[in-house]
Amino acid sequence: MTISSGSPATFRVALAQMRTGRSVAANIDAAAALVREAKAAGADYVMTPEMTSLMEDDRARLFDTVVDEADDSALADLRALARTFGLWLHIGSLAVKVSPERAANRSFVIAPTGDIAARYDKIHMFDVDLAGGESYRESESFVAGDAAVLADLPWGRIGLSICYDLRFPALYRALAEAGASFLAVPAAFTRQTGEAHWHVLLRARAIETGCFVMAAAQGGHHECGRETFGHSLIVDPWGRILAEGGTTPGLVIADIDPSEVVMARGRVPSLQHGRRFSLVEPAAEPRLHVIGGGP
Ligand SMILES: O=C(O)CNC(=O)[C@H](CS)NC(=O)CCC(=O)C(=O)O
Repeated sequence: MTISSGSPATFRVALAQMRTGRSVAANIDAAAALVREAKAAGADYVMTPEMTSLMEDDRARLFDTVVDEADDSALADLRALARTFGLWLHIGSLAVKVSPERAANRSFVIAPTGDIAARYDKIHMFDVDLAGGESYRESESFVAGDAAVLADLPWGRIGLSICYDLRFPALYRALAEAGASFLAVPAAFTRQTGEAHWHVLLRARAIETGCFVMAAAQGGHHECGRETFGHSLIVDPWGRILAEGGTTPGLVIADIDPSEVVMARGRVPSLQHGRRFSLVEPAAEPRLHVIGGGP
């Protein structure tokens, strides 16, 4: 939970907000243009949203396009991009075929050498029925991951997550307890849930963990018919919004000072105050319910 001494003091984060469509080539071109622009703006670390290379709700069309990781030319292109521009490139996710019937929703942290420093498979599947008949069954096409993953950046440790994972705070608590100073939440939030929950959930995760939270988003009306919320967000460990996007593609940039992690946790050390407790279930006869494990 400490920032290793000798780390460069600050670094510049650029979130690449996208509106991914049905053409992988066009989507990778769009990502490449944003990475080029981020480099020109002095970015050290660039994050793209969930489903960077393809946004496809039709299962048959999805499986006509997805390939094994080893055969994915989009991933090869993105690795080359990180190397060419000499920056950390965090791909929010790609759909990676892992069986004839299923894909993984997989993040890649790519080092400036082009090497893959970390992979993370989205753990929580978005199987929900929203108002107005909007419905998702992510688990019909994707297999859930079962491992929480961290990566070491030159500025500190980053904990990985994707989109719907944001609703499961125990994951972020575990990542922070494992030494994360930064939490990544690349996303494709729906417009209706984003309007209601996006900012408050991201700010809560930052406040609870004393981490910077960085969330590159999909935004707008996509070719597949879906509408996403946008509003890519960078939040500091005190819960303040440092930079925010709208609904159109483009960069959201902020300078990150890792020492603010130490400061925020110094003021409110809730990460160290987590306490085990027993659960007292309601008794048959009404009485006072006491929740907590004593002093
Ligand atoms: O299916 C794909 O192509 C890519 N995956 C997604 O877009 C996923 C699953 S449908 N979306 C979310 O997790 C949104 C979560 C959300 O909006 C919320 O938690 O409110």
